[in-house]
Amino acid sequence: MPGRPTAPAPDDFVFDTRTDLRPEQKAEVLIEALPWLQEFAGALVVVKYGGNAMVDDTLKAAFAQDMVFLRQVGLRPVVVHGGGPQISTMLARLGIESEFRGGLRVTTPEAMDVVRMVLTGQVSRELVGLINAHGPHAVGLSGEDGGLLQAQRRHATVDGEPVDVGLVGDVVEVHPAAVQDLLDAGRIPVVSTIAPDLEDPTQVLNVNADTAAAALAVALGAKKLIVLTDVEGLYTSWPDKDSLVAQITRSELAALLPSLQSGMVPKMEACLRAVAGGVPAATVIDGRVPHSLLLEVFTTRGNGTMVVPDPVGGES
Ligand SMILES: Nc1ncnc2c1ncn2[C@@H]1O[C@H](COP(=O)(O)OP(=O)(O)O)[C@@H](O)[C@H]1O
Ligand SMILES: CC(=O)N[C@@H](CCC(=O)OP(=O)(O)O)C(=O)O
Repeated sequence: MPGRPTAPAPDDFVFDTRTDLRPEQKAEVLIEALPWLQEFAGALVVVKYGGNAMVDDTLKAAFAQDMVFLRQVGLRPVVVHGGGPQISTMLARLGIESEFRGGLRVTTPEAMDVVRMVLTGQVSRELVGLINAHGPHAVGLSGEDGGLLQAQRRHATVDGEPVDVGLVGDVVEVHPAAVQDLLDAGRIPVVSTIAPDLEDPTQVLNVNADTAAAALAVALGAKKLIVLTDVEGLYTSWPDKDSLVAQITRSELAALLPSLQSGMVPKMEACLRAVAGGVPAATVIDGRVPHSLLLEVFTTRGNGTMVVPDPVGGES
């Protein structure tokens, strides 16, 4: 049990200097969570943690706390992590050239070895360790484990044209039994997005983590896909700060998609894919704000950009 401070004198109740909240305001915050705790009781949520949101140790530790919090209050979180900047750092250290086209890394066989090593051997290990500082909850696995993911080579699209990006795959099959087993055992699965090539199972492919998170969310019948990144949400007219959108429908996003740039392309494609595949909502939130995930799930206002299905009777 966490220790409680000694009982304060009555005057000390006026203000809590740690939060600047009065006791009644603190109670209000807690009670605001009640309908959301009820709404999400037992719900499976897929949380994609982008490499750009792994800014510092404090933020990473806060993310781990949030995962344990979700599990503790009865949700079933599945973490899908990225690690783009971490891969780029390692490639640079090894003197291997690396570039992105249409938001996807051009992946040579040499780079693929590094992608696999960094995602499964570095980023996954660190997140599993941080979550398990709270108890033996997290288990790391990659798309190769238990036949979880199967991918097929894909192109990137640049200015409407297909561009070869090497050993990059798109998820074409998900066999979620391994993740389901872990959830049933009360664990928090932490998934690295490497997947065997369907056409050549001896070859592994580099799968963008947003894409993999969406495919997993659909296959697992998730109630929500939450994507943590390093921006407040989707800007319809990037970088115009006034163009941040709180909510966007599937058709509105499909129309906007061709105008998006860089990392936002696979991210918003992923949200679209999740919602089109039956996930009721996919949200992009700012992972640089500590505990933004708790605010998203347990407060009425939420934050970031939420992609929702078209209204009934609208376009599909
Ligand atoms: N329309 C847009 N709205 C928001 N961010 C955008 C947009 N277009 C480009 N970006 C850029 O995309 C970045 C997020 O993608 P990315 O760097 O791949 O993140 P992650 O590592 O979390 O997957 C943002 O930091 C921002 O610089
Ligand atoms: C094909 C492709 O681009 N794969 C990504 C995989 C990691 C990832 O997606 O990481 P973030 O979520 O941090 O961007 C890459 O090599 O960077």
